[in-house]
Amino acid sequence: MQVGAPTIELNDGHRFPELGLGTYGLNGDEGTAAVGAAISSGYRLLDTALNYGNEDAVGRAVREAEVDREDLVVTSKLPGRHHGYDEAHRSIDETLGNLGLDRVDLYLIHWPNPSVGKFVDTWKAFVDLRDSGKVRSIGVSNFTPEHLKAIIDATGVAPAVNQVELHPYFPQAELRKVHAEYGIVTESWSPLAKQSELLTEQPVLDAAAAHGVTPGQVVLRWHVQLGAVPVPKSGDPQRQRENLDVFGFELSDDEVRAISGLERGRLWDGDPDTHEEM
Ligand SMILES: NC(=O)C1=CN([C@@H]2O[C@H](COP(=O)(O)OP(=O)(O)OC[C@H]3O[C@@H](n4cnc5c(N)ncnc54)[C@H](OP(=O)(O)O)[C@@H]3O)[C@@H](O)[C@H]2O)C=CC1
Ligand SMILES: O=C(O)C(=O)[C@@H](O)[C@H](O)C(=O)CO
Repeated sequence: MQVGAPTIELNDGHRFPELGLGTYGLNGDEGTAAVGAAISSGYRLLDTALNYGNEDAVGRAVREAEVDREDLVVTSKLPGRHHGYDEAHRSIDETLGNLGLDRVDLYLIHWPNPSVGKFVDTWKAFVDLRDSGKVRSIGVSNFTPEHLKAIIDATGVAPAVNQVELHPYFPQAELRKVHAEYGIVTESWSPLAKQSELLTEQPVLDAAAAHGVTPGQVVLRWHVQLGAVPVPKSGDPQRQRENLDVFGFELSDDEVRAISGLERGRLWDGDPDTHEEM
């Protein structure tokens, strides 16, 4: 079984695992145990956010892990209510305090909140934070090509990552092309299209049977072969191990095309031009 995920290089030169653990809903002692189990199984990328209310649980798992801190990539996200240059400098200190760590490895602007009009100022703060040592890599989440152009035109600095809703119902081909032009890594949130019927769709079942793997593994392998980094959430150690074990087989081009053919659009109301989270 593959132990850990291979890594890719971000546009800032840092290495980044090709698959990570989503932690939304993993809170308290149970959350710490679930994240700790994932680290023990080989996960090296952990995805949290100030708004998840679990940075304390995730940070405790990181501190207690029998894995060198340098080998772990901890992602957190700045909430919409902390947009602004000075506010962002305060927000990272709140996140670091919650985590109990002295560095966030990837810091993301959680949502652009365009009506607030401060995501460019926030990005300017992120560029300074990257030079402060508190943050290793900087990125964004839920940004459209227009939002990306605005922050790159203003600072000359492209995000290392844009974390967006991405799964076979919503493959985001056009956005992934824009990311490739800017050298931005695409990260997939809700990569399993949580609690939908995705894992029972015929192209997924057919590929699972052909490769002797589970439907979840087929979907996560699909992300990897698109060049996207999925962060599936699971609180179950067996499903965590299953989700990580997707680097020992390869889908055919026809299988990838058939799975991408399930496209039908966003599953939730997460259009970044209108959906805002504070
Ligand atoms: N930046 C953003 O705006 C957003 C970021 N995110 C991030 O993305 C992460 C993942 O997205 P999320 O919305 O949690 O949903 P996912 O698409 O990762 O699905 C998670 C659900 O699928 C179940 N599951 C996990 N593995 C399997 C499997 N192999 N087979 C069957 N079921 C499985 C989990 O149950 P169980 O735990 O019991 O295994 C859970 O109910 C979040 O945790 C968060 O970190 C999510 C939404 C928005
Ligand atoms: O999970 C996240 O990062 C979010 O932005 C959430 O608010 C998301 O929209 C959600 O509802 C949980 O999946």
